[in-house]
Amino acid sequence: MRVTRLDLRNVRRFDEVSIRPASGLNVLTGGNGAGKSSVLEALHLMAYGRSFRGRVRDGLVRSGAPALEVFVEWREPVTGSDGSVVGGTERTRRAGLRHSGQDWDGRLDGQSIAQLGDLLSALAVVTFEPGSHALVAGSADIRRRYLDWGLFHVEQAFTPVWRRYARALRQRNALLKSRAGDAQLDAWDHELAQAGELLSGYRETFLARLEPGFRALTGELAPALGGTALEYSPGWRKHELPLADALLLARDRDRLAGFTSVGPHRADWRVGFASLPGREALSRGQTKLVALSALLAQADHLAAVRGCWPVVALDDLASELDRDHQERVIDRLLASGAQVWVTGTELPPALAAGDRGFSLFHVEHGRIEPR
Ligand SMILES: Nc1ncnc2c1ncn2[C@@H]1O[C@H](COP(=O)(O)OP(=O)(O)OP(=O)(O)O)[C@@H](O)[C@H]1O
Repeated sequence: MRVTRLDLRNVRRFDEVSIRPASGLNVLTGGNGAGKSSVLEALHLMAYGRSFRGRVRDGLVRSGAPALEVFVEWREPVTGSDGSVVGGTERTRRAGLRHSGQDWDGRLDGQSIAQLGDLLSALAVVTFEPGSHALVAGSADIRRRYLDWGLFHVEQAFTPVWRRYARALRQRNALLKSRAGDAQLDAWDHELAQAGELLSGYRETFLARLEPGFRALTGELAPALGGTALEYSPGWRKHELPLADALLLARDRDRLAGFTSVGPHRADWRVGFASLPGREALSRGQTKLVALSALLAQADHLAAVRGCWPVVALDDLASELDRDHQERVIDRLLASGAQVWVTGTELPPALAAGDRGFSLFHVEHGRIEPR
């Protein structure tokens, strides 16, 4: 996927700007607070429905404006019904989103959309930014979201199962809070267990598919860590009992607590290291490299399944990675054919020297100028 045009209106400090990126490497430079990250946030918004720095209502809308607007146009290969790329042909796609923080209005390829998910499944963006270390060191919900986002893009049957599970969980929690009787809980336990087993299976298989790529990436970017593995924790003792039994066993405790204590909504995954006891032993830089490896493994997998790379956004790259790692990551991405967006207060050292081609944009005073 290659973005050919990105328009922002009322996004953070921007009144109205438009950028026409190149198909390969795009570098946005500018002083602190110029708005470089905001451009990547707008791109991220179109793929996740939120910024990597929070939800739209957490300050993404320009102060005093009623809503932000983002419009993105991109090229992608034409795929058949089975997802395979059809004879090297490409098509242009367009998506627009107006979001007030409460209400939204979206269009995809000229049509209004009923569900935000329809818009988000169209453009795929993988973002590495200063908060990305949380994928390794942060809370489990960040790691679950990572798996679910990847599955959402590569497995059509996943989203209905995810919705089924979320609905059954809401219902069960409401019944637990109202101290409902066993008969009512039985029905929702059944639904929760069915959807939960499916959901768990999707995630476990997906993580196993990511593992070889992840291991290769950590071997390349952080060889000192030794071999790595991805280990899934389903959210209940899955190797001992089915989810239906785990829910029944937990029922009395859950009634007292007023929420469901077992199931895929409590799942997590972790990285195992051959030469380290665990993630606590990682340096901050190593934590970032492991998180970056997980993000790139996901992008790699998505490219293999969908026939094209997601757009890759690297926010403040030079302050996140040393020069050697910047070079390795950029060279790897350019070799893959991905469109890459990089921001920095200055041209990253890896690009200032060397002969890598890139398009440069300068961000200043609420404007974006090609250089
Ligand atoms: N809701 C808002 N309304 C108006 N201005 C905002 C809003 N939110 C943030 N800003 C301003 O927009 C800019 C956002 O900058 P952004 O984080 O994109 O900058 P940056 O170029 O990435 O900076 P840095 O190099 O410091 O990370 C800042 O100047 C900030 O004060």
